[in-house]
Amino acid sequence: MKYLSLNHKAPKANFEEATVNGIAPDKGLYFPESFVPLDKLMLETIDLMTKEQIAYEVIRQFVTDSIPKEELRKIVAETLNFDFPLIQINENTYTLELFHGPTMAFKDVGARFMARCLGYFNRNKKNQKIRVLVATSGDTGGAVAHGFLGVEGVEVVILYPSGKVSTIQEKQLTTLGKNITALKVDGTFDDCQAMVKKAFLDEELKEFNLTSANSINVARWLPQMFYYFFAYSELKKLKKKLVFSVPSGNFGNICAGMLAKKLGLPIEFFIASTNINDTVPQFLKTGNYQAKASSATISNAMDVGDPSNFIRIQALYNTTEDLKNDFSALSFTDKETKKAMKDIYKQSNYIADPHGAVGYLGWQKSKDQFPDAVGVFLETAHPVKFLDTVEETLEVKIQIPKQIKEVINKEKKSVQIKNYEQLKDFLQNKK
Ligand SMILES: Cc1ncc(COP(=O)(O)O)c(C=O)c1O
Ligand SMILES: N[C@@H](CCOP(=O)(O)O)C(=O)O
Repeated sequence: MKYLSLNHKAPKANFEEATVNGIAPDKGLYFPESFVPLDKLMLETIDLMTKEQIAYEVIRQFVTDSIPKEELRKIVAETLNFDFPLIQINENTYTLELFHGPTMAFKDVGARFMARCLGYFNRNKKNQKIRVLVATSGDTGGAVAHGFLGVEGVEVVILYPSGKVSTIQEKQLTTLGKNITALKVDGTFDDCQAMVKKAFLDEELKEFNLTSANSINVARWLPQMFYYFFAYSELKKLKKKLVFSVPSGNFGNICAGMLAKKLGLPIEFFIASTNINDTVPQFLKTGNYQAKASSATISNAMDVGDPSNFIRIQALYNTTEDLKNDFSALSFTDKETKKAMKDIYKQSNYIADPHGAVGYLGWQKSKDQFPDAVGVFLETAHPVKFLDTVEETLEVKIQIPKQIKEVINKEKKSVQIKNYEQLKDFLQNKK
């Protein structure tokens, strides 16, 4: 399979080139040129397959000859060595927990997959160093730091907005050392993301072999398709339609789900549930895409004012009217989010984190339109990552899992930067 640039002014790339470049030379996001729907028999028998078999079948056409089959199977198996439990909340509502990986957020899957692919591409290039630049509003940074820790020939630089990530998220991305450096930026997530994108296109930084580990990179984005297949394989027996409500910020996760539908996965509808950073809900209302400065919320990892992946969602559909047949976007306040956390806890004793609670709200508000469906909201991070908010809202005490205990008392190390020039200086002097 080849990838084209959504700006349509760059040469096509194979999986290895798209992964190593991160973004196309014309600043466009890479996007599969074409894809083949999955075998119907596979979808009919998916409940008999292991999660590794499912993931391999789903991803293989996107990787094709860049990685040999056996190597790809190994990468998939190592990526997925934790659970993805589906929990019933009420009669027609389920949540898929995506937080059982090493950093307790759904980003672990994409980060681990991409780290292994880059490790494979780099293994015979003894003297070549790749620098992975990543912007985070909270979770990507920790997952990428963990996924790439100690990967030969790869250095990781993480940009995060000062004061706008949770205490535990900050620990996860600033305490690992070795080949990981954290830069604390005076600004928002969108400022971090804009700086990272600018660096990729800066001719004077070409010699540093920069790539991205945000969802703009296809190797980080595509494995997020797996979640939707895992949920389907468990819920297939109910013989009901499936609606997903996806807590959304940069819109990579929901876009991966929508690609899964295009591959043949029978999903009825997608709800993008956002906090008050409502660029996409507003676009669907007005037809006008107006990126705006992000506002801080209790679901901080979704504080994104200019979501990178919305352009990929648009690329999957001919018109906005077509898109609206499969997709809606709804925005919720922090007050509504806290109330949802309480409602979920009251009805099922389930402790949802603020991001999952936004997902729940999207389904609650839409479910009457889908009387024959079950709704799945994705639980994208463990509640412990937002300890203060969750304990205060629900008046509960959360057990600290071992993944968090490992970092909680470590010393934070980061370098403060204010603007793009300081980022560039940092990268040039790191040589
Ligand atoms: C916990 C959590 N939920 C939801 C999101 C939003 O996901 P996406 O950016 O793929 O829309 C993120 C970050 O991306 C996150 O860390
Ligand atoms: N919510 C993310 C923001 C970046 O998203 P990505 O999927 O494009 O890496 C975060 O937690 O950092």
